[in-house]
Amino acid sequence: MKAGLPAVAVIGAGSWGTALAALIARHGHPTVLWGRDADCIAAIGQRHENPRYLPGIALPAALRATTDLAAALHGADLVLVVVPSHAFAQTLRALAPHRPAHAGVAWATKGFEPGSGRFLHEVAEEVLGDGVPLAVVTGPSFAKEVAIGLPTALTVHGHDAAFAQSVADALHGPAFRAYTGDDMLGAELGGAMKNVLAVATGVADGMQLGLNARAGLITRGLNEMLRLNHAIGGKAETLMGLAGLGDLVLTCTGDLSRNRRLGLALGRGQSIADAVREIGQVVESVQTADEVMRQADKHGIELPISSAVQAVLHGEITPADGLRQLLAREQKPEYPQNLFG
Ligand SMILES: NC(=O)C1=CN([C@@H]2O[C@H](COP(=O)(O)OP(=O)(O)OC[C@H]3O[C@@H](n4cnc5c(N)ncnc54)[C@H](OP(=O)(O)O)[C@@H]3O)[C@@H](O)[C@H]2O)C=CC1
Ligand SMILES: O=C(CO)COP(=O)(O)O
Repeated sequence: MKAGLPAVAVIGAGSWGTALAALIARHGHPTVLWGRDADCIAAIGQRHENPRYLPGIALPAALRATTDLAAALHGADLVLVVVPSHAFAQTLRALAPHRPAHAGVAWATKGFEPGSGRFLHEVAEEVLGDGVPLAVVTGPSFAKEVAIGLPTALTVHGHDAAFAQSVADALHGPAFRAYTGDDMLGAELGGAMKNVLAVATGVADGMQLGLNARAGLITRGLNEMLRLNHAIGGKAETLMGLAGLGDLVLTCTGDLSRNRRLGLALGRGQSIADAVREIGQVVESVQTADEVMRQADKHGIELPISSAVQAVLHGEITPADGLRQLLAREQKPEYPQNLFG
């Protein structure tokens, strides 16, 4: 531990929370990881390993772990929430009474609030109230690669520049580049939408449609991200950077992606229930597809690939029907007006 570095509480001990906590602890910050699974937390404390989510990967001995939320937050200067999107609001409500008054709250969760479609920064503003510095951590980053120290770049967006910088400082290190930005809308949209589009490329690869189809889906998927982002008021450069294109490419092509693996399984004819059970970790697209289409409908934006993924995930059409639908669309200019429409 290095004297004077901010103390960090990481809330959520799945694969990503554990990897980020290990990264920050290796950088010398006093770091506590909170999780709800007592066996897992005991293993992290005693064997320095998360056997459920990152088996076989050595965690730093300095990383502390607890199931006691109040204890995890005691003395924290910075809180990093890394639970799935469906648990985001309830986790913020649980931690709010224990948050030290000066501690800002960042999250590395990707998705929307299921059911309402609210952006996570909207949920955080409502639950935590005004005046709490907030930031979102996002970008192309498989937990396993970060946990074993492979080079990674991601981005931290927040309206409070000093807080976003302090989060980036905690993450930045010899094998980890953390950039900053001020576009929470665009950053959250990119991280959520790429999960839906990864299902599409997974389905195509599962159906053995070839590399041309994959590249076409990634490019037209980026176009869907840019159009919806423009409508909600996000910045185009955010989606052309790590939070958009970077994460889209990673998740659409890397077999470590759970969302891509769901698509692969569906493309090979497996049922959604079996595929999700086999993956055994959070697969955000299952809920995010509905929330992306809710946003698209609200803003009157057509998103053919995301819409087909939603219909496949609901079992309304087969992957083959989805392919037929996309290929039967009318021929048109690649950009009818500009990059966004
Ligand atoms: N894994 C990755 O590479 C990356 C993940 N992310 C994002 O990070 C978020 C977390 O994903 P990830 O860590 O991968 O997921 P995992 O499936 O690896 O772990 C999920 C974690 O969340 C916990 N959890 C589930 N439900 C609740 C709840 N209701 N209250 C409290 N904790 C809960 C689980 O606890 P338990 O074991 O007790 O069920 C587990 O610790 C997601 O939004 C994901 O998109 C972002 C970038 C990279
Ligand atoms: O967000 C991720 C990589 O940036 C992880 O993707 P999956 O959730 O699809 O595994």
